[in-house]
Amino acid sequence: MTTTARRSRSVTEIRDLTITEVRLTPILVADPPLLNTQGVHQPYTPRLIVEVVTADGTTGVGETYGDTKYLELARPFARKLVGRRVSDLNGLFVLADEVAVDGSRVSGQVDVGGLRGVQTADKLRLSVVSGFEVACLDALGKALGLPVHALLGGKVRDTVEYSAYLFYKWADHPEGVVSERDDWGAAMDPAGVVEQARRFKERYGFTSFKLKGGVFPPDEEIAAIRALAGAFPGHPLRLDPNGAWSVATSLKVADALGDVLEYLEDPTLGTPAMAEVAARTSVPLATNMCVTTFAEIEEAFGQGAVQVVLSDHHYWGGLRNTRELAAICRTFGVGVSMHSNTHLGISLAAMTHVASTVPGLHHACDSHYPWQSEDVLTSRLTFEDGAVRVSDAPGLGVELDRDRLEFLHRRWVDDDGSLRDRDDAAAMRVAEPGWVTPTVPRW
Ligand SMILES: O=C([O-])C(=O)C[C@H](O)[C@@H](O)C(=O)[O-]
Ligand SMILES: [Mg+2]
Repeated sequence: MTTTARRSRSVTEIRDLTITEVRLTPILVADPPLLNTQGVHQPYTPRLIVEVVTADGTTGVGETYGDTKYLELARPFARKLVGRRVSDLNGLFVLADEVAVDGSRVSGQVDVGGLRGVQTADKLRLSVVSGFEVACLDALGKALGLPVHALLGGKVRDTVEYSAYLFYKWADHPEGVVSERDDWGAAMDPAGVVEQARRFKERYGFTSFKLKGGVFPPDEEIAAIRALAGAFPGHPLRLDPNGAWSVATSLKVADALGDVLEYLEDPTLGTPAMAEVAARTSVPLATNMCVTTFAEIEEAFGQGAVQVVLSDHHYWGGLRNTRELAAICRTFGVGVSMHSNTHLGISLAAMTHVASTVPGLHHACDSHYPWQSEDVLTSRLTFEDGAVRVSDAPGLGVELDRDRLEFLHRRWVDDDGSLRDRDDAAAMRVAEPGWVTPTVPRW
């Protein structure tokens, strides 16, 4: 027997990858007052940290949304996982189907409030599964001595490029609201947006910029993008109003900014309206709202409604599903990049691993990470020249900081329930008591 054969036999013999324990830790992490068309980010946002522990003592970590409806699903799912092997990744989806979703939690409609597209029971399940899939991959990688990207077939690039995620922003959360201070200052006009972009570039080296729009009337946001184009000539620019505009307004913005936009992201809501815009402009349209499930692909691609799909391993059901999505996009000549909600380093590591394995990733990925001053890792991931280096360490290549996890969990425990479900409109009402979630199209 060769040495290699002896070594690999001994790995399977020694390693017992049966899951013996699953730990779920909901946390609240600090979030700055970032504005979007719904309102403003709350001072703390919920996330769920998932740990799977195997019989041989290996621990894998994952991260997903931490709102109550996700927790309610994650708990029974975690119980079902015990006794299975971390390598049984396909089985996760079978298992997920066995976990009932409370029908009142999903509408089946495009969920404007959530900024994340349609809300279905399946999508809710997939968002939960994603945290467990990443934790299983992390454990499997650690047990085998392989990085997660190797478990996905291997990286095709050594670094993954990210874009600066610019937001209109207040300097602080409203007076009287308990929050952590940040040093970004306010950005409420074109000059403020350019200044924010400058700092993103200085601190992280980002060279492409995305502005979260749908906050001010379109003319003001056009002016902000023009100001960015003036300050950073030749840099890819994107504008994303989360579906806040009518078809006519979308076309007007596309016309005004066509020469400087890399793409326009979800200018209007729903596939038919996106298709109408796409048919009448040459500006590429990207989405993380009208194509967020496999079921939505056929209609959107058939109608030519989108040219770039912004994948998100959280709501597509994990890293392997993200690769399947990328393969479908490739088949239809549709570009692929990555969407991001507020997330921590575990998810950034997961995003980076999967992105490193996707051929033809032509656009820098989104990431909220620079906005997160808090993390659950012993050492934060870093951006160099706007990119994250792909780790070759076993698993995700990250280490949980138990004290930080406990601290952020304590904040969740101590919360009276008002911050456990993200609600940007509620946060806005603190400053503007009459605020209601705007109906769309808003402009
Ligand atoms: O469309 C997007 O890119 C997002 O929905 C990302 C985030 O949800 C962003 O809008 C936010 O957090 O305000
Ligand atoms: Mg978007």
